[in-house]
Amino acid sequence: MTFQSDFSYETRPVRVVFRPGAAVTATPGEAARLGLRRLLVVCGSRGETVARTVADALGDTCVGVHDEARMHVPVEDADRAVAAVRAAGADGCVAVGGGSAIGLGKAIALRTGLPLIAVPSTYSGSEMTPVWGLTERGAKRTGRDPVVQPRSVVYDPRLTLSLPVPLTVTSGVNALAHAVEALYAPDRSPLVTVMAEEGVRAMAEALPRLAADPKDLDARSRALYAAWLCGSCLGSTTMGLHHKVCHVLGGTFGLPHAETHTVVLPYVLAHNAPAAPQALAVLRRALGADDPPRALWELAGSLGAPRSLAELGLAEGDVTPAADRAAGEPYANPREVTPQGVRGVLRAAYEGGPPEPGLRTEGDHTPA
Ligand SMILES: NC(=O)c1ccc[n+]([C@@H]2O[C@H](COP(=O)([O-])OP(=O)(O)OC[C@H]3O[C@@H](n4cnc5c(N)ncnc54)[C@H](O)[C@@H]3O)[C@@H](O)[C@H]2O)c1
Ligand SMILES: O=C(O)CCC(=O)CC(=O)O
Repeated sequence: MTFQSDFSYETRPVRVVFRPGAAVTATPGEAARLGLRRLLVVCGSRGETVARTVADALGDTCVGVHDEARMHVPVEDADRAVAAVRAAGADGCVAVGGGSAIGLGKAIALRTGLPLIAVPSTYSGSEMTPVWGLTERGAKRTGRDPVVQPRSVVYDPRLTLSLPVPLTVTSGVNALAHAVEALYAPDRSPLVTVMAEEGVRAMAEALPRLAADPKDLDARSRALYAAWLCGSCLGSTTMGLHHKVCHVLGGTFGLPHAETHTVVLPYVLAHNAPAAPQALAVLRRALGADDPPRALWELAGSLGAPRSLAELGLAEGDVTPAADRAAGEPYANPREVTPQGVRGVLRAAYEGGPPEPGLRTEGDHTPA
């Protein structure tokens, strides 16, 4: 494979602590390192019990628990969270939970500049990125700002033991999607390629073990390690067609985040494959499969994940509007983004059959 000899790579300051039990044993120390004395703990309503355990460990340095995180960070939720931070006189936040809790912590950081500590409980990878997302009037906006990148990330595999198998699988594929798109991103680099390959290999190995035994702490550790790597890939590169499609389906059509990633990924990869041979070569090695889109489709489906957008509740009549919306904004992708091309991808994802190599579409002249 040709060496990529033209790239730039930026290292952002983030401290990572990885240890079973670290949510309780390491978070207070991370806060102290950052000189924080008045922390607001942010979580979702279903993650409140775990978040309270972390809050208790923080003792007097915790000034409150805000449990209103929801998927895609509606802008009014961000407004309320910022008001809570100001009312409490907080000097920083600790987000405990999945991508939604971390997303709300990032929204606070974006508005206030306050430092964030992340204690992730899913495989979203958000903790390793400077990417924020906010949803307003049915549209999800995303952006990058170093201020939202958590300053410290506390990985505690024990926190993920309670993650139900369906979310384990779909969240794991959300992480895989970060690595897949990083492999063909215009700003990828050799280091990103190494992280993506290792992340895909580790996650693809861990997910079947977790479906068989969700309490396997070693497999939980491996999956969280993979999420770290895949999140780092997302943090260092520009997102392509896959992420854009998922943001439209989540932000405008209300589809669940990780499940949508799981359904869509094989079809976008099949579509982009002819224009991304190097990425495909890495994925073949990492997955040990000749046909990576098909292998991803089989992996998720064999572990019980949903296979079609129809199953996720997308109305058939929304396929074309969603595709046209996703195609309507310019963004980086190895293959030219056209309304016909995206409609072909979404039609296939709506139906949920095996992804066809190259996923050719009407009026499309890319060699398959
Ligand atoms: N900015 C980024 O870099 C980035 C990256 C990936 C995802 N995201 C965002 O993250 C959000 C999705 O995050 P998510 O997929 O982690 O879902 P989530 O945070 O919404 O969690 C999903 C559900 O699982 C529950 N849960 C979380 N951890 C659990 C655990 N260990 N045990 C039992 N239940 C648990 C939550 O309470 C929630 O009900 C979306 O808004 C997405 O846009 C952002
Ligand atoms: O924080 C967000 O909502 C935007 C980034 C994101 O969601 C990455 C993903 O699609 O997994």
